[in-house]
Amino acid sequence: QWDSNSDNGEVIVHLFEWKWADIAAECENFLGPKGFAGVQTSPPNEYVVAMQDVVKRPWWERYQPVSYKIVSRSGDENAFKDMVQRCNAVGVRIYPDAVINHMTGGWPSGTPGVGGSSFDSGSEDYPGVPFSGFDFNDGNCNSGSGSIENYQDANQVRNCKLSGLNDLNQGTEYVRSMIMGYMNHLIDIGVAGFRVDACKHMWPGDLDVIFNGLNDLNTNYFPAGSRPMIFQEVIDQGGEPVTASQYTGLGRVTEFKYGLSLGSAFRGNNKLTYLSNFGEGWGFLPRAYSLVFVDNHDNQRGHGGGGDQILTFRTPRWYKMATAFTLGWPYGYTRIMSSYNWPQDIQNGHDNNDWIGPPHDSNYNIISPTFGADGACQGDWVCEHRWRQITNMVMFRKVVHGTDSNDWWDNGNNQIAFCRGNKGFLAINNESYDLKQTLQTCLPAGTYCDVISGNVSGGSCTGKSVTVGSDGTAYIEILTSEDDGVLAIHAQSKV
Ligand SMILES: O=C(NCCCOc1c(-c2ccc(O)c(O)c2)oc2cc(O)cc(O)c2c1=O)[C@@H]1CCCN1C(=O)/C=C/c1ccc(O)c(O)c1
Ligand SMILES: [Ca+2]
Repeated sequence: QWDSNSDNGEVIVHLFEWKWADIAAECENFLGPKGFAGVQTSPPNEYVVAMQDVVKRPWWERYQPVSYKIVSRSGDENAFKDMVQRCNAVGVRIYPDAVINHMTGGWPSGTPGVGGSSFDSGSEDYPGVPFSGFDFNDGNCNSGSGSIENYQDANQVRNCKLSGLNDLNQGTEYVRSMIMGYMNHLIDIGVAGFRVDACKHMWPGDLDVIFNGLNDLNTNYFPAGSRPMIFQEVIDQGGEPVTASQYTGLGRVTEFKYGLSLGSAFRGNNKLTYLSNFGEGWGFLPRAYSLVFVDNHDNQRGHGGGGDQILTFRTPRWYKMATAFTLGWPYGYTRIMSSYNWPQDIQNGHDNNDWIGPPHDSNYNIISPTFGADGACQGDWVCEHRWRQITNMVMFRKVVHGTDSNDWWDNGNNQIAFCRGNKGFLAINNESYDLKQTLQTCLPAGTYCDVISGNVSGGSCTGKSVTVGSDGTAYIEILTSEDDGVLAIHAQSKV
């Protein structure tokens, strides 16, 4: 269903490839206090150990299940349980990534699962579940190769192999029962819902049965009768028979058009003034059903949807502006990507290193993030969620929750500003010249700290401050010489 089961704001952070013990600590040390609603985790189930000559332990090995045992490079079931308990205790919900469309692709016999389970991809035998040849879609796929060849054929998209991965038949009682058993096991541990991978490749009718077969949430953490929040990955940029709106009746759906359009605007390929009706007015899903993000684990690598328009941590100034807009703007349930860095090797517009997995030691064990004195992550962990400009906008979104946008202003081009009720005000300058305007901030008179350029600390502002008059207006400056082209003040940044 569509509600997050979290009352700690409305921003989820995708701690991509983080270990369970590190997420537990992050909930207690950072996410709870900073107002994050929840964490999307990497898939907790067992997957293939992908070791080839060049491609070693790629991030996408976690999207080739071998069993539904809770064991992975992020930790075992006990570590997962500990994380769920500790995060729930500080109001931060857990949403695991459920990979239920398929099992592995073709691997040499003897290739192990990360938890030691054996399997045979050729005969579609997965004793760790167990699944056998009867549980796959081969008989239902009408393409020559058995893989999806034509995305214009909705049957192929659902019944054939996605890039060669053995395609489960969710139409049978047995497959449904194994999938529901796995997801109910996680619900009983205490998760608040799921990100469901590759929903585009499963029939809505089958997903409806599966999601309705899920238990209510664990009453140790949630009110009786609470339903798991579902957000479905459906990559829909238009032009295909399978559309996101076919899935909105089952739960929230990822709105891929959002990040694509926003990236294009902030890169200067569209005017920010057009963002005044960003959302349904642009043909996006109704806000009650949409899950929005600037980038995700797949398209930040240049494929999976959005290509070169997508903004990522590699374009930090635009990324912070687009994220500030996203967290300030009332449309959609918002998700922040938290990434790791990898050495890109762009050849002919394609990154040959787009497979590289998380920071690891010589035994391919994932290494834990470490934090500098300023709270930033060190080494190859990027931790966008810890960037002050992003962290503070998470609290902004929590403070303005329940208000709509009002008092939109723009200069006709790339300077915009808007209020959220009488609780918050955001201004953006994406011009090559300064913004110097007296604007309606809708806030009560007083002095407010700009939460982009600094924090509220001991009753004063470490960054810029704004003085709001009795008529709600204030003189707003965003100079091109400043680090960030954004200014944001809200009811709780008043001094
Ligand atoms: O070149 C690749 N894949 C073919 C092009 C991308 O197609 C994939 C899509 C995909 C792409 C575009 C679409 O419009 C679409 O409907 C599906 O979704 C996946 C979902 C999975 O759980 C596992 C996968 O291997 C894929 C996948 O290969 C590389 C090598 C294998 C994994 N992979 C990848 O690139 C892996 C990508 C990947 C993995 C997990 C995801 O959740 C995801 O969205 C993409
Ligand atoms: Ca399928």
